[in-house]
Amino acid sequence: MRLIAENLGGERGGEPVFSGIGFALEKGEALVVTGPNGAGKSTLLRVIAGLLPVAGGRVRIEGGGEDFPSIASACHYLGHQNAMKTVLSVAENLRFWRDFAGAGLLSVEEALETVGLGGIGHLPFGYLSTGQRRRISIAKLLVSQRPLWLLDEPTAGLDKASEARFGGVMTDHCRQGGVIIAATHLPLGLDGAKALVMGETV
Ligand SMILES: Nc1ncnc2c1ncn2[C@@H]1O[C@H](COP(=O)(O)OP(=O)(O)OP(=O)(O)O)[C@@H](O)[C@H]1O
Repeated sequence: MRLIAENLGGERGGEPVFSGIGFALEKGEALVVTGPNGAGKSTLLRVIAGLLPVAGGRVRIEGGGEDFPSIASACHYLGHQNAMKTVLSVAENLRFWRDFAGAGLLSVEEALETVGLGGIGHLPFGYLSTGQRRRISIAKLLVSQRPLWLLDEPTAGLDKASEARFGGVMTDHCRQGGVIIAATHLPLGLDGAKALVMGETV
């Protein structure tokens, strides 16, 4: 699987936010997107995910086979919001996402253990702290079978130990042939990742 962006442009409210973005990511590669507030990092992720229209150029997936013929079928977008129902339990939320996105390598229980939150599957999602909510969203990636992770500030609100644990989770995903694009203001511990600095391209 390969993700290719050529001369990609994005806009917000009819105004250009970025243009001329190009990259090619092979299986197992990661791209870390940085830049000042308002540079267009979130907009870029949403354009790639198909949540916002492409304003110029194109972005596409190649070699995804029958399982992942399009970016929409291959990607898991983790935005600023956690996309969980607060009144459902943690496990119910994760089961929903596993059923929606196709079952990944880990069960709900294994994913909770991986993010260091085994044993809280029965709690309503709304009871959790900010950092715990983010860690459950990371567990959501693990119960889903989606090779392309689009991550918007994935470690916001995480403590140091959780940050380091997530670095390992992302490294494992790449080793298994996954592709990651992550927008961040914080170091992610993704050794060997490609870099894209936004804010100088419009
Ligand atoms: N719905 C919208 N309508 C109009 N303009 C918007 C909208 N959403 C975002 N923008 C503008 O688009 C620009 C890019 O925003 P974006 O959220 O992509 O930046 P960012 O690089 O992710 O910033 P941050 O680091 O603060 O998260 C900003 O100038 C923002 O004000």
